[in-house]
Amino acid sequence: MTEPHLADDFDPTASSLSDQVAPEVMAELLAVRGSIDNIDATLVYLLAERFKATQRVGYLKARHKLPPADPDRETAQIGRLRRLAEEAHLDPAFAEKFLNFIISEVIRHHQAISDEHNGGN
Ligand SMILES: C=C(O[C@@H]1C=C(C(=O)O)C=C[C@H]1O)C(=O)O
Repeated sequence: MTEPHLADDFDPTASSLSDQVAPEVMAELLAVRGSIDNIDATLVYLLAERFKATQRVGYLKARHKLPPADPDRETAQIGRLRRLAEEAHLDPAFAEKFLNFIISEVIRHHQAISDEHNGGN
């Protein structure tokens, strides 16, 4: 099966560096970028799954009139991800910033779901 619509207008060779780089360097760059493309696609799918799960949490909280944020859960999860990041040689400060960015968006969604269901919370 061919990949539908997904990357129809994506040019994996797009680069502002083409006229500054020797062909063999460009070939290596494009090979590594192939991996980056796969990783980025995976990130999108992973984030989509995570937001699907957090949306379920949002409806559950709204139904039971619970607040959108759970600070103790956030602290536990951030600590865990910082430790995982260290093990994986990823900057833990970056891991924390990234998770906080996602969590703040989730809380915004939960507040919106709550407003929709209960007229605010
Ligand atoms: C998803 C939840 O809601 C919020 C978002 C969290 C997250 O995205 O990890 C964690 C805690 C909550 O502040 C939850 O309570 O589990």
